[in-house]
Amino acid sequence: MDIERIRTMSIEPIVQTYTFRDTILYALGLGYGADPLDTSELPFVYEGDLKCLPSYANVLCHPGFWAQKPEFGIDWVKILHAEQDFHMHGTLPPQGSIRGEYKVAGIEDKGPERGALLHQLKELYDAESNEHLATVRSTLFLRGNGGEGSFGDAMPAADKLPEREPDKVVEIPTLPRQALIYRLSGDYNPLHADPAVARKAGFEMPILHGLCTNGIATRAILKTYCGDEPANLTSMFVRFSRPVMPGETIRCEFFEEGAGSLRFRAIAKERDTVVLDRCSARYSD
Ligand SMILES: CCCCCCC[C@@H](O)CC(=O)SCCNC(=O)CCNC(=O)[C@H](O)C(C)(C)COP(=O)(O)OP(=O)(O)OC[C@H]1O[C@@H](n2cnc3c(N)ncnc32)[C@H](O)[C@@H]1OP(=O)(O)O
Repeated sequence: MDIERIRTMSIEPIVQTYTFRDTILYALGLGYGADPLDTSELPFVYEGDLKCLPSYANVLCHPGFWAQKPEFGIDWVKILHAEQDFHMHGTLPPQGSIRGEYKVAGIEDKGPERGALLHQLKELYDAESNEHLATVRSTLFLRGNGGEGSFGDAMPAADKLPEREPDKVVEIPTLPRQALIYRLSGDYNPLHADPAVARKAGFEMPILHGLCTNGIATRAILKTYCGDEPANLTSMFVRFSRPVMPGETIRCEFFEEGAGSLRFRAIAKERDTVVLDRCSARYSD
């Protein structure tokens, strides 16, 4: 890959205007609203008194799949989402205009056999008031670009989880068509829709978007620890440790650390495989 081109790349701030339809589509992509009699989920899928999930910060104002452009020399089919972290400074409105300032913070080589981590940083502001709403860090695993060099800042490695039984467990099913709904919120990577691309990437079928699994974990935290109030979830980190297949059940296991601090992991129940690991969140209730 062209490390120097990636290091010096400059992306203009992006203003994204979203309406209640986008906010609802994002929530539907996370499986909200499955039970028509469960009114607790209605505020996320019905425009009466609509609430925007804090994890929508992960999605808003993303510059798109620039890594597909040939001049960067990235083997884009082999890219996997590796880590995601948001810190909220304010609350996302149910609709509005947000300005995002995005940059590649660094590349961390893991060697020719393993690949490289590409670290991204995004700051979100209300486009009108300029209020700083969120800081979002994320990492992509470039499985096809190891041994080609490093630069800049890495995300600090997250600690392992405590070795004990979880305090709470929440299971959320996904649908076989979950990725096809989720992608309409903006991540059109064919890895999640086209079986031929998925096979080239080494998978038997299209896999679920990392940010869909992340949003499902957000759902579980909001319901279990935040009274379904988005403003109460102030930060969240996940590591995507293994892919999720659409249709699997996500089992979230929570370890309470007191004072609004949580560690957690998620397991694809049918395969008993840890798909989110070393995760953490902070909340108020
Ligand atoms: C530009 C804009 C582009 C937009 C792109 C959009 C992208 C999205 O569409 C793509 C997606 O959503 S992909 C779906 C979600 N992600 C996944 O399913 C990935 C799941 N993870 C894996 O499979 C493995 O972790 C895997 C394969 C990633 C690595 O696992 P292993 O090969 O077992 O790793 P291992 O050899 O054990 O470790 C190598 C070193 O890397 C570190 N590491 C491992 N997993 C990591 C992860 N997920 N995040 C960060 N670091 C990770 C290890 O600690 C190790 O480091 P060290 O050598 O320092 O010990």
